[in-house]
Amino acid sequence: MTAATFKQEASALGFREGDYTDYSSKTSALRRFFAKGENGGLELRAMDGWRKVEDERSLIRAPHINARANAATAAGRDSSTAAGHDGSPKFVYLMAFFSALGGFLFGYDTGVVSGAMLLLKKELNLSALWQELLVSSTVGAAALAALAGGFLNGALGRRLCILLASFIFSVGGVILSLAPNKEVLLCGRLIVGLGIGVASMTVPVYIAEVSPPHLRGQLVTINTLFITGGQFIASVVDGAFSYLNHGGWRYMLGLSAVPAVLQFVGFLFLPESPRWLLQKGRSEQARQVLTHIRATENVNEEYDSIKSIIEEEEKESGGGPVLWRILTCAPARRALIVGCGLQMFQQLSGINTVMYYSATILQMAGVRDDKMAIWLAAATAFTNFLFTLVGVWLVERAGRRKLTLGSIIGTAISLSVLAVGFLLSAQASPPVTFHPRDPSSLNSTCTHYGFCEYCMLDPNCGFCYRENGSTILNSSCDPVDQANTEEAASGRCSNATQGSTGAFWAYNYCPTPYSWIVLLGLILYLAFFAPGMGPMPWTVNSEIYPLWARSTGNACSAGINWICNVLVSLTFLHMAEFLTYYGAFFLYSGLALLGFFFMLGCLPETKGLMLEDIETLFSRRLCTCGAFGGQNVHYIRVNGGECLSDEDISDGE
Ligand SMILES: O[C@H]1[C@H](O)[C@@H](O)[C@H](O)[C@@H](O)[C@H]1O
Repeated sequence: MTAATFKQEASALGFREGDYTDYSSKTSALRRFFAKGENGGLELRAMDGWRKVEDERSLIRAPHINARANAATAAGRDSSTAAGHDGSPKFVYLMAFFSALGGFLFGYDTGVVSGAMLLLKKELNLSALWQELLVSSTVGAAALAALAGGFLNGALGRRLCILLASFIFSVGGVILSLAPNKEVLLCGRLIVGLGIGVASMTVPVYIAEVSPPHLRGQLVTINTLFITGGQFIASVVDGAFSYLNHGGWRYMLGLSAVPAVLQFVGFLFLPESPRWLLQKGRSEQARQVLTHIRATENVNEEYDSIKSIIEEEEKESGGGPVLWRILTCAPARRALIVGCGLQMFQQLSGINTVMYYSATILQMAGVRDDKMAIWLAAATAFTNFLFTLVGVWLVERAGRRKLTLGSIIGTAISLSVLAVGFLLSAQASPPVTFHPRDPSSLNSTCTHYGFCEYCMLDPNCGFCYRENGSTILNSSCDPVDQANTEEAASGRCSNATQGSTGAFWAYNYCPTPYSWIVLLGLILYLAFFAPGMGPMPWTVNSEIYPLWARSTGNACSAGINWICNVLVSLTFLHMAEFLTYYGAFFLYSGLALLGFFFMLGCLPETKGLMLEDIETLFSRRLCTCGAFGGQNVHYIRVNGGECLSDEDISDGE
């Protein structure tokens, strides 16, 4: 195409010269975008990497394009109004609420088990292996179900999948609360894991597909708010029922059936995603749903643009299994890499380790009462929840990219602060000065350690000491009571934390003057992680795939999240043994930094765009996709999303 034809075409589309800039005449592979720049001027952009567009097609779609150009004149509200979404969003909020109950159950069921385990191991006399099984079976089942959820989502639709997940949650909750033995408990935990996996990948997709563009980020982020809310409520329930020595765990585990039934009943009355209906050719139903959820009859523009783009995408995405089509279609492949990368770095930056070990960290910081541990975990979960709320507020203001980048760099720094705190604590580790003559202690490995640091890293030992002001006196390394790590198996610390001997029992930590640095690191970590790296991987994944690839893309990335979750939780204790605590946290910090550079290069801004336009953000080389972020520019698709073979792309990855 020559510059002259380009100008001619632009004027046919209603653009005057001066309205557009940045025309490049590299004609072999052109794709054009109309964009609204920050200064308010319309820009007609030519971009590499796409076949030349067919003139008639763009002309035919000109009125629609102009409407979309107007719709995108500014971020947020304007775009929704111009695109005909001027109805009340109340119904969408209701849909988001009932969907996000799935997030709540995800948080509740993963969070509640630590408190339940304290009671279960005593009541059912569980070995370490069984404890491990009951905790990780759920996460393992979630990983498998998330991967399978892609197929279910495409075949059954989002609504049926959510109904299925809430049904599974309800059944799982009932089984757990009535379980007569550990084998049935394991079945219950596996069933609940299946529910978590399906819900974790379906809910964000459903919310994204029913939301208007200007609210989408916020509504999907509410799902993560519900996850952290579920984790917080779980820790409060754990605290409340921990005083019930018999059967407290039945309430803890069984209570999840309540929100599950609520969600099931709610979803009987909620509609299917209009995008999925359109994809299945149920156009009339799709239009009705859209009219209903936008609370206006004026949905023609939105309906037409979704429909035409879905049709184009369907034609152009080729045949074969969806995963294969994603891998061979450059923009979808890039989206998948970004989506999986986000989920992987979310877990590799250690959120679940930090949450799990928060009670220990707080004990190090001077909170000595072991009975308080469960409430300390609640305080951490609450902080996580509170800062996720900040994310809900920021996501449509700062945008996904800035929020993620700010969050991950802050997370990397806080992990280093945590590591420095652990390092200084290790260096100031008090020596063992008292060697008890108790025969059972003499046989244990604990007597070999000369410093608290080494004693604490051995899971079989704990540190027993007295205090005079800030001076540690009469300290010994004693074997832990395997049934109750809150006390030593024998000796001065064997009865309770602070027995009649006036001695303190430190399991998993050492008394140290640097604990405030560790505490500072923990607070900073949650403040940075929760608004961005907590919710954005879920939010961005719900947006970046074209419809034909959305279920499979989300299934893969959610699967990666769960697999990395298992990996990090299973390896932490071994890592702490080999690398020490500070080594482990420096490693997480390094991984978070790596994540920062990955996102700096690859993560585009998706704020305010229609889902159908987002694929175009991945039209360039992967490491330059991030360049689409940061500028307040909205790209409007002129032609359908061709999926080019790699040879067609002048600037492949
Ligand atoms: O986004 C969530 C959230 O940040 C949770 O606190 C965490 O436990 C999950 O693993 C994560 O996926």
